[in-house]
Amino acid sequence: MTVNTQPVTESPDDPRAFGLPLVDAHSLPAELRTLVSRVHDLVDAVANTEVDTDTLAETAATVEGLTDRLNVARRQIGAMVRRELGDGTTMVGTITNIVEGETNPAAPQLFLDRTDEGLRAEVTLNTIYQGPPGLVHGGWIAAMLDQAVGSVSAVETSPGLTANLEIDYRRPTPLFTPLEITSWVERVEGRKVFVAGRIRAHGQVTAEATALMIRVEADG
Ligand SMILES: CCCCCCCCCCCCCCCC(=O)SCCNC(=O)CCNC(=O)[C@H](O)C(C)(C)COP(=O)(O)OP(=O)(O)OC[C@H]1O[C@@H](n2cnc3c(N)ncnc32)[C@H](O)[C@@H]1OP(=O)(O)O
Repeated sequence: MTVNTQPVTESPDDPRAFGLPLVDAHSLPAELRTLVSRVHDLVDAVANTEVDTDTLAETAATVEGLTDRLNVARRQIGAMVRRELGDGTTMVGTITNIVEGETNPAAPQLFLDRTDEGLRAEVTLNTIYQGPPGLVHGGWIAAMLDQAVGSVSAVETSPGLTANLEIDYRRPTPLFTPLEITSWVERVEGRKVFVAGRIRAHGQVTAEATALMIRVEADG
């Protein structure tokens, strides 16, 4: 499935303009959120377990059965979710987004919220996101910053795609440590939105990003 970067209606902020289904975050069942959280914990357990082979085989069979049970009804690829931010405005994203998707057990649930400067989130990562020992994977750092700058561009202007992303890794980014992620718009030139973001641990900058987002709306 591909998404046409040219919207088909005059409302490019609404994913339905791109033919994508949209649900409100608050309408997702609590049971689904609980399942996502349990499976997130399961992924961490699988990644780190040293149980015996009988237990491994038994668990694999159980999980296979559960997977078959869930696959009888699947969402459309590209399904979007709309979530309300602290200031009452809304933000949309794909519901399975790897960084913040509500239904994605692999996502660390990075919930960005609005500040006077742009967006901000706090997240603590476990070994699922490990690169070097005890540290966050560099590609994952880029993914989180891409999300943060993409979202701030979407919220402050309109949705777009990342054309260019540059990361400076200033210090190692630790696991099991609250990370503060911030992003803001630096300037807008027609469809081009120049954005920046930062990750801090213990108040110290560990990574910085600058990026160019291209808005996918028809007007410039
Ligand atoms: C469909 C959405 C539905 C609703 C959705 C809502 C989602 C809301 C949440 C968002 C949060 C997502 C956060 C994760 C963000 C990703 O993960 S996005 C995924 C990764 N990015 C991609 O896959 C993009 C791939 N690239 C492309 O599709 C195309 O290159 C682009 C970016 C759409 C631009 O193509 P284009 O529209 O044909 O634009 P083009 O005329 O080439 O360039 C426009 C201008 O930008 C400049 N430019 C283009 N590329 C570059 C570059 N790499 N370096 C410097 N300048 C450049 C050009 O020189 C040109 O400048 P001017 O001549 O106007 O001065």
